[in-house]
Amino acid sequence: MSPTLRVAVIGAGRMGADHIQRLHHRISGAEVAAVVDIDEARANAAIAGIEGAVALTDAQAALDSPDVDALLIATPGFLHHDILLKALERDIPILCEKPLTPDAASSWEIVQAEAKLGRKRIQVGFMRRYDAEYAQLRALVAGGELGELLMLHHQHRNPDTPAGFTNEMLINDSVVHEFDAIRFFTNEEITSVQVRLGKATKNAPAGQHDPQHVLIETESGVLADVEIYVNALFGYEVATQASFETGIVSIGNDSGPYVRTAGKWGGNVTPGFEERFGAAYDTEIQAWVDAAAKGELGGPSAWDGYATAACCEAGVEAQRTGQKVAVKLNAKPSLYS
Ligand SMILES: NC(=O)c1ccc[n+]([C@@H]2O[C@H](COP(=O)([O-])OP(=O)(O)OC[C@H]3O[C@@H](n4cnc5c(N)ncnc54)[C@H](O)[C@@H]3O)[C@@H](O)[C@H]2O)c1
Ligand SMILES: O[C@H]1[C@H](O)[C@@H](O)[C@H](O)[C@@H](O)[C@H]1O
Repeated sequence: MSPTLRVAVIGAGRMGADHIQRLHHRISGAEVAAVVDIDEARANAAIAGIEGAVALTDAQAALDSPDVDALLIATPGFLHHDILLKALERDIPILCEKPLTPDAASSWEIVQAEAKLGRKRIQVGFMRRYDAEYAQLRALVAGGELGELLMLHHQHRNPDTPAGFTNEMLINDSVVHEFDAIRFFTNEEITSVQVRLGKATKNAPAGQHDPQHVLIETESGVLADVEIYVNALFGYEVATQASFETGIVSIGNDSGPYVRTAGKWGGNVTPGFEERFGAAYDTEIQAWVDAAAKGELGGPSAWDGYATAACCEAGVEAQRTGQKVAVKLNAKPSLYS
């Protein structure tokens, strides 16, 4: 491997394009070697101004290239499984955007393939773990200075959804972050998921019931609830309030400048995840590049991707049946202990 990590980015859509700019301008120790997109014009546009980068339309060409020594996967989730297996065969570092895969069985195949390889090659794009406030809340839970953590209340609000965003994707694409955050804060697995469908907005596309209320339990009995509301129109908001025995902790509240002018007071609402988590994405990708240079990845693992996929599967069943659904996990391979 050359001293500079030569990264192929697969998928140059909203997230991939953002990561390409990040790798090119802000991340040290890495460069964009190739961009792959089935949309050739998009791949070409994404490499504009990046000297030495090539635009490709087939992920296999990047995997076969001797000029590529790492992969950043930012295609839609249902395409991750096949690319991941091929990249594991090449035994190169991989940053895979969430979800690892959209269901537990296919995620488990990835875990098994990596466990067979015997070293961690996959980091999953759960960037919130790299947000300063998320890390602080986890440290408060672990430190115990506020007593035991009892409950978590999560709000996950998006302004709108892209075309093709299904009812299941409220769970698989959005609540998947909350499943990971709850596992991260508590350092426990999630044991059950229930979804309640109440009054719905008329502003959601056909087929989506929005918002939804997701109720979650962890191994020690911490209760968490998530309001997932993906056509909230007003802006982007991802926040958590944690109830401890001796205190309440809130993270993720907009804290920009508070302005009074022209007879009004207030501030700006965060427009989207790029602004809300921009610094976390930078830290996430830099941590991945630094770890890749040392040989073994840390960060959210394929096991975390699998465990959250199992939560999503329970969540989608709960969405359909209205029942509380147990989360079933296979035994954790020693690679992840
Ligand atoms: N971590 C986060 O906060 C975050 C935010 C947004 C998206 N994501 C994840 O990133 C991934 C991409 O999401 P997005 O919003 O950028 O989607 P997008 O639809 O904007 O982009 C996907 C891109 O993949 C390309 N593509 C499709 N099939 C391909 C193939 N076979 N080979 C190569 N390219 C192909 C499309 O042409 C498109 O350019 C998803 O897994 C999504 O869940 C994560
Ligand atoms: O793909 C996006 C992304 O993962 C965002 O971080 C999340 O807030 C959105 O709900 C989801 O649709």
